[in-house]
Amino acid sequence: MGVEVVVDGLSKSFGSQTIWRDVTLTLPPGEISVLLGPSGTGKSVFLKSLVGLLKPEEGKVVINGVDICTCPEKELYEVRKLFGVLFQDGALFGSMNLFDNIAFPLREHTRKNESEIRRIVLEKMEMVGLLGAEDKLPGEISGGMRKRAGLARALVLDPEIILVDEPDSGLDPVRTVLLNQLIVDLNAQIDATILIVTHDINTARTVPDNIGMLYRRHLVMYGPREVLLTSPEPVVVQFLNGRPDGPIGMSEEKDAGENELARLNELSVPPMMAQLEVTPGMPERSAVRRRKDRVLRQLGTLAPSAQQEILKTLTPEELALYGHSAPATGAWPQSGEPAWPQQHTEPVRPQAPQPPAQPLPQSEVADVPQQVRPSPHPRDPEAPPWAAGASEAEPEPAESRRRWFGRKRGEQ
Ligand SMILES: Nc1ncnc2c1ncn2[C@@H]1O[C@H](COP(=O)(O)OP(=O)(O)OP(=O)(O)O)[C@@H](O)[C@H]1O
Repeated sequence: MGVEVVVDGLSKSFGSQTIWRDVTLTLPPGEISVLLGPSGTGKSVFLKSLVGLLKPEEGKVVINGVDICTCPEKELYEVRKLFGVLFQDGALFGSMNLFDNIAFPLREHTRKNESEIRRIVLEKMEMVGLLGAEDKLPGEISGGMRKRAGLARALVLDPEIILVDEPDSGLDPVRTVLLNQLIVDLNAQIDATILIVTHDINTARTVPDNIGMLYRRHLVMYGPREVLLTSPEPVVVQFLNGRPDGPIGMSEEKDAGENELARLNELSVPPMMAQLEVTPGMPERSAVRRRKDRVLRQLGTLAPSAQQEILKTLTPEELALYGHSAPATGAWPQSGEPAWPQQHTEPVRPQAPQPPAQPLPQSEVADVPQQVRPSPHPRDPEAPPWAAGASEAEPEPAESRRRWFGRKRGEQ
């Protein structure tokens, strides 16, 4: 499972220019989070601070008990091994073919022999659907393939935390959805903690478990996707809907001031979109179940609209298990039917025979309200293809990922 990243009171400036102040958030282990924000709000600076490439003046970034802002170089070097980073353009070496590009971190940071390196590189290339392109140079392939090559390179050291800087930049909408699907499938396969920086509204609305937004040198909001996607906060509504009307202007100087913000008419919040499911044939995302437990523990602290959306993701059986009643709106499905499968929230599969619920670790039991219990695992191996569209448009990567998984499971 990926590791937790705890950011506490982080502030970063360059000279007299404050980039952001007092940023506090936790990336839960194995979950996918997205960081949004208008251009120049310091999203890339935040990613670089997480991996220790930039040093914030105040605050902490704690990973596996180590504060990477203050720890000695040697410890930072060790913590960095947990990361895989996909830069905007893939950051490939133009003179090296894809195989050598992807092998680079293994040759630099490990003592593996060439046959082991070859096995790992080909495995990762197959995961991202690039098998057969080993000899191509970065200049000979499309932008989408370069991103996938960058992702394969980010994966070779088996990272527990993956940072992705604008996966959508330079890609058409279909390739963007395909790359998003690949990231969701990878998360299902390796359960790494993932943070994506993006401007893409569709990515923000369909990929993450959690969303954060930087604006005017602050983290204006961070939390479960349902919180931001139902928030009436003008800056969040404007950004998530790509609207010209609202507090965000063409440049920071044109952004609305605090007083103006209060006077803006409330922008309407559109219905939530479904979260991307893993491609059929892939394992389920373990993070989904852990997140359910986590979010239901804090349910009472969230806005009512977010609570409603979270409850809609539960099956009747899960509602009973967690001690909640059905959400107020909408018709309740018959027993055995999936609850709320329409476009509002995460699709829920029909119920498979339930294994017994796992007990929570003792350390967690203390802060769990009485009615909250871990969910059963509702994955049905025969489940219908909920998320078909994206993989059909470019079947090869999905197909190769399925084959990769088959082999992992010992199938032919
Ligand atoms: N090494 C640096 N030295 C000085 N200023 C920097 C440095 N890196 C970034 N900045 C400044 O920090 C600010 C935020 O930059 P950053 O690239 O993080 O923004 P962003 O939100 O990722 O923008 P975009 O969405 O356009 O990529 C910018 O004003 C940039 O000029």
